[in-house]
Amino acid sequence: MPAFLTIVVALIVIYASSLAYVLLQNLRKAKKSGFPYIIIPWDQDQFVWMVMSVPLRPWLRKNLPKWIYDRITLTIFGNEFYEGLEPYNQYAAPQGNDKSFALVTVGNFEIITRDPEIVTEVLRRVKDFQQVELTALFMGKFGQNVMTSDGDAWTRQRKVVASTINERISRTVFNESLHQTEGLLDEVLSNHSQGETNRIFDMMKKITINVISGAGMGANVEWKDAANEKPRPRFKMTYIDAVKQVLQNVTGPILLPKWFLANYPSFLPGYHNLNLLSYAMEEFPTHTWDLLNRERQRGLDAHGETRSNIIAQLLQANQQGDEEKSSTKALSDDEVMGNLFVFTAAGFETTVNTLSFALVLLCRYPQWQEWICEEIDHIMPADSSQELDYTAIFPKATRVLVCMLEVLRLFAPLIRISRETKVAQTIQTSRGSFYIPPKTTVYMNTGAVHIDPAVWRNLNLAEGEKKSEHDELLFRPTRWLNPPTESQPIFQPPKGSYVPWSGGPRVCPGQKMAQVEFTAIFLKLLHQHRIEAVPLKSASGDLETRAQIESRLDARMKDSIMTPTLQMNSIYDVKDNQDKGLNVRLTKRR
Ligand code: HEM
Repeated sequence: MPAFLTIVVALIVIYASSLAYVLLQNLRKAKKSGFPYIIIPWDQDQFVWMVMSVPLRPWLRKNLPKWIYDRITLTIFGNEFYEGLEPYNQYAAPQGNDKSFALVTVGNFEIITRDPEIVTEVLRRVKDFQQVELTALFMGKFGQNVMTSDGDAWTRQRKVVASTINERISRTVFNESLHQTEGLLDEVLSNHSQGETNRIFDMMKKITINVISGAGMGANVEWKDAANEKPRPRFKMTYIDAVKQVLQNVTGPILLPKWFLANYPSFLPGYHNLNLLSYAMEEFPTHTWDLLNRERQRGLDAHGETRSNIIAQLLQANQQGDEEKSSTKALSDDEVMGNLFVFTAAGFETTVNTLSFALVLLCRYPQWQEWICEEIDHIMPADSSQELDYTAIFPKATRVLVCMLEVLRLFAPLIRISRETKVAQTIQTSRGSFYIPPKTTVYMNTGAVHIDPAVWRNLNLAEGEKKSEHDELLFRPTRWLNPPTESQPIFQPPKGSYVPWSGGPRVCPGQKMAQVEFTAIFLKLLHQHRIEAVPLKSASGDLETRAQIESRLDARMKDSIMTPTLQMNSIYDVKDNQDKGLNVRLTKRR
């Protein structure tokens, strides 16, 4: 054999042996862990696979033999949305535990769980189960922050962040969301009693960005003005445009180095986006510092009177941290910038996608829309010009809130929550004790947790509602309403059974803010209008039947992808005459 060939063969043998060694190591770990396990001789951590497998999934499903696809899908990011409880029933249950399993691959050792006891423990023990390193790569781009840190640095930042998003912010978010939704209604209806748009999801994005800007950064923007605003001298972009550009790229291109973005050739695809991103990356921090300094000056001018926006509350909380005993409690400049960025980024896609799924669901199930309108008519003044008071209205909007809880149960934006161990851990549960080796990633499968029949099936059936063998998969907001005999009007899920906002000490600090925003938007939208999907016309001119509209909307929701939050394909960035978005009609109802 020629020497060259010998070297090639030797390299292949060495490579194959190293993979076999990792596989055997992982098998040993799986056996010791006490979890059921699945062997998949594949490296799920290869960068190319991680990126390409998500869009390739439908093709793989169609073309691979089922026994291969059923395994390989478990290595694809976001498989949780498509596979439901199937992997647990198919692989874990026959091994005696249908709640968790370990993945034995040639990559990292992983445990995947829908066990509420394990979910609770992992989320509670923040020192034992830490943030995965990938989070820092994406979310730490503008500075370290509460989401990218662990240990003492996290405790210190979390204290400041938690006191920043308070009830004053909720009131501002409520008012700003109402105001922005009014802008949307004016645009779609333009003084008529009916109006149509296929850009309703883009409008939800616009509301969310404008609310973040106004209630978050104290930079209020009017619905109509946003398009006409010019960049300030020395800037290429307005603050809103810079935020938009950064947020749209936060889960991918934002990782690219600045020099690459700035020098990306104009003849290659994606130039326009990357070119704008290079300006946005440069200008977003400058804009944010300007807003911060402006707010600081306003505080000085007002002799310490703080305004009700996040930036002002953060400055105040940071100040208090300074005064308490040691200066180490306050945030560094880098952390201030990092946390202001994370408030913007963490709350954006999550909130927008929840709003978008809710809109489609309310068009799909007009009966639930009617049910919400019934409550709205009861709690809202008939006169739409009357000012709405957050403290008076928000607590009464129970049906809108449970509608959001139900949307998040079926379409949680973060369908998996990940943690890593640095050193070995054990977890005691009613099923026994489990060993988690060092450097293990634990994936908590929110999607599967939320459809556990033992918790959700036929829960709180109202009068006239029938039992169903797949009720947990249905959109039925009444499951959240306890009978009047219970002390709590809204169902409190058992620990670890409902985690769209995560849980434990690291639970999302923006939970209330998102609830207030969602409620205000739907209160305003449905106060005097109803929303429906416009029927499509076939080639022969026939209008879609109701059944056809329903299957189209079901297909719309099913056609979703993790980006890394769960979102429907092709619903955003709609230009005129494009087959994107969803054509909806708003009609005055009173
Ligand atoms: C429907 C809307 C939202 C959902 C479903 C959601 C969900 C989540 C989840 C699951 C986590 C935990 C992530 C992990 O640990 O891996 C989280 C963390 C976080 N969220 Fe939210 N979020 C929402 C809105 C918001 C908003 C509006 C804000 C800010 C204003 C926000 C700020 C944060 C921050 C700062 C963290 C990190 C907390 C920490 O690590 O201590 N979120 N969110």
